[in-house]
Amino acid sequence: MSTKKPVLEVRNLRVEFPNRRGNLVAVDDVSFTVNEGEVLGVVGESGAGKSMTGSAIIGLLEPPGRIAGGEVWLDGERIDNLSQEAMRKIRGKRIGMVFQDPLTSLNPLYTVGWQLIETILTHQDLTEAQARKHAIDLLGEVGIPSPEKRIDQYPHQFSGGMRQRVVIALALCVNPRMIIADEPTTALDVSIQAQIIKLLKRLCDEHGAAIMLVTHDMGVIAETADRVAVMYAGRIAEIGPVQDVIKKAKHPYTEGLMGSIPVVGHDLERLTQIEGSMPRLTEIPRGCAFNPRCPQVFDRCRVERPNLIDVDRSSAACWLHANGTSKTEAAQ
Ligand SMILES: Nc1ncnc2c1ncn2[C@@H]1O[C@H](COP(=O)(O)OP(=O)(O)OP(=O)(O)O)[C@@H](O)[C@H]1O
Repeated sequence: MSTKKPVLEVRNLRVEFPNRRGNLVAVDDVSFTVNEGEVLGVVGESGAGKSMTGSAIIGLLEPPGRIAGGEVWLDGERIDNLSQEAMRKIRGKRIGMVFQDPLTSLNPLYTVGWQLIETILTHQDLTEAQARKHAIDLLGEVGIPSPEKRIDQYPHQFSGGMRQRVVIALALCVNPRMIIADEPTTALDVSIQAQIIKLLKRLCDEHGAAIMLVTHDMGVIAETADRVAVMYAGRIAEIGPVQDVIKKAKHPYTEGLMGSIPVVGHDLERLTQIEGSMPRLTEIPRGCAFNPRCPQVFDRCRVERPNLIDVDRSSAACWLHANGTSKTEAAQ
């Protein structure tokens, strides 16, 4: 267990989408911490609420989506209630972002060097020559060959994998405390995926940054994460050290996901051995949202929703562990 300082703390986060019939709850009572130098993997099927959790943290929820409850803290400062302008500064400086499509982060009209140097100069008191040197060093650090030449090229002159490396350099150039990476390797070839993931992890270690890695790929989590949060229908079903979760899942949903651990690049959905599919937000069943698919369901699961309960070093929202300590009870 890490004794390092918490960088990101998410407490009881709730994200809603108001609609004519009421509110759809996309993220429901989600809490977790990511410590210095740590990678927290967030995994789950499509629609589980992974991306909405990430977007809420960085203040980029698309309206009408909104944070309807809970708190987000970065290095001990509450950030969920900041103005858009203040959040923009945090995104530029203290939280770096890496998305699935590198082209969403890169401007096709400018050279990668221009984009890196502009970002560096906005946040650091350097001369242009120093910023250029820093940009070249960073491109080298993320594995771009001949960075002193490639710095003057445009994004379209890079391959997909190389572009994602540039985005990582861009995310790191301001020395952020936190990187939020949402499916950063999904669009890439399998062999490139592993390289990018290893790179992210190494840089996180070296720069002392924390990473929240959103993916539907358990293989990526197994290779990269220190801890993993498994999401189901907007809630955390289980959270714990990655090896514990892989070797001895505490939630029947996680157990289903772990039926076979894929290698990097294989889709979780294809390997899932659980019958049925995740309910839509409009059709979340009473009790535990997983109960209609659960092989170990019993009466209580159909009527009462379980909160996270501590089990060994993990926590699971499952009545099978009803003799453990409920997180909610413990907090009271
Ligand atoms: N504009 C919207 N209005 C209503 N519901 C929405 C809207 N955008 C997203 N949602 C819902 O929010 C839920 C969570 O979506 P989210 O994108 O976070 O899932 P995810 O786990 O990241 O899935 P994926 O792996 O497919 O990205 C989904 O059920 C989705 O349908």
